[in-house]
Amino acid sequence: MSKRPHIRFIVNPTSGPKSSVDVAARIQQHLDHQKYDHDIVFTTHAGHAPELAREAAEKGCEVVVAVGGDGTVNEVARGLIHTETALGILPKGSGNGLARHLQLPMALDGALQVLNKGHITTIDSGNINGHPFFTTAGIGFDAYISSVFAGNKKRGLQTYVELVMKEVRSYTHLPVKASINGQELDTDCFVMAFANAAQYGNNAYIAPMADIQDGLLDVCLVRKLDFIKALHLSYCMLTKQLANSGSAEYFKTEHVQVQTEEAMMFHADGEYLGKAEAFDVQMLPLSLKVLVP
Ligand SMILES: Nc1ncnc2c1ncn2[C@@H]1O[C@H](COP(=O)(O)OP(=O)(O)OP(=O)(O)O)[C@@H](O)[C@H]1O
Repeated sequence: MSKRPHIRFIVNPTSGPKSSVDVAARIQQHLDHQKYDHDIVFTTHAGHAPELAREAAEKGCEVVVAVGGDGTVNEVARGLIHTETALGILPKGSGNGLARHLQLPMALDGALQVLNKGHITTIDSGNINGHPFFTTAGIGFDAYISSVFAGNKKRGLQTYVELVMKEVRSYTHLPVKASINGQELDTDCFVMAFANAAQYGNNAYIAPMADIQDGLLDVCLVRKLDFIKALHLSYCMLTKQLANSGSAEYFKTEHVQVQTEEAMMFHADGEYLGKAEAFDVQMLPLSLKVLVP
């Protein structure tokens, strides 16, 4: 490698509505080549990006950029936890929760300018049953929606809201026992979300006051709701008012344990991960370097 800092771009060619955009041409045109050397690699399969990111970090690469949605960001960031290599993001998904939380431009050209002119800071990451997450994880209805969304070719906020409204009527609430800061909760659960960032993506704010550098998870518990309350909850999420709506309870903590009678679905950063009866959710404070405006 030359003396210039090196950026590796990891592109998920399958992600998001902008999958036809010629990312390599945009990088060629807008990256500051006086400042950086770079290489571009394309993932060939799910689970490829952590390997490509780790390899770059081991070679001393300064920045590894995830070009994709939150699933790709998750995979790249996983390979960079506790290394000196910073994560950059060129948002190309439909939700882009971490990019939005970090106030990155959604346009590729603007996001490339952040690489040219931005600075490096350090953020927390979370872990649910051994799976890292950077934006949110959750059990219950949000995980159920992730599982349905995964098999759906259509993307975007409208598809998401339509899916939520269709599925909420038939969703069965399950009882959970949770231990948070020594407090024991025994309740029906519609959603228990573990937020590192404030939003799921698409500016849907599940934990509006979440601070990504405070070393704490914001746990958002929605106990039980019917269709009308679900409509209200969706509206409050999109207007950043969920915390004042009375529909959700919040806890700040470093560690949560949850037990369920029946196996419940869970997700990390919107990727459906299957079912479990016990969940161990932890924060890894200031564990990831990121490039921000
Ligand atoms: N080359 C590839 N072929 C198929 N799947 C891939 C490939 N590279 C990465 N993936 C998988 O694609 C998944 C989805 O990626 P990502 O979230 O970035 O895109 P998206 O689903 O279109 O965006 P969004 O979640 O914002 O709608 C990732 O979890 C990753 O495992």
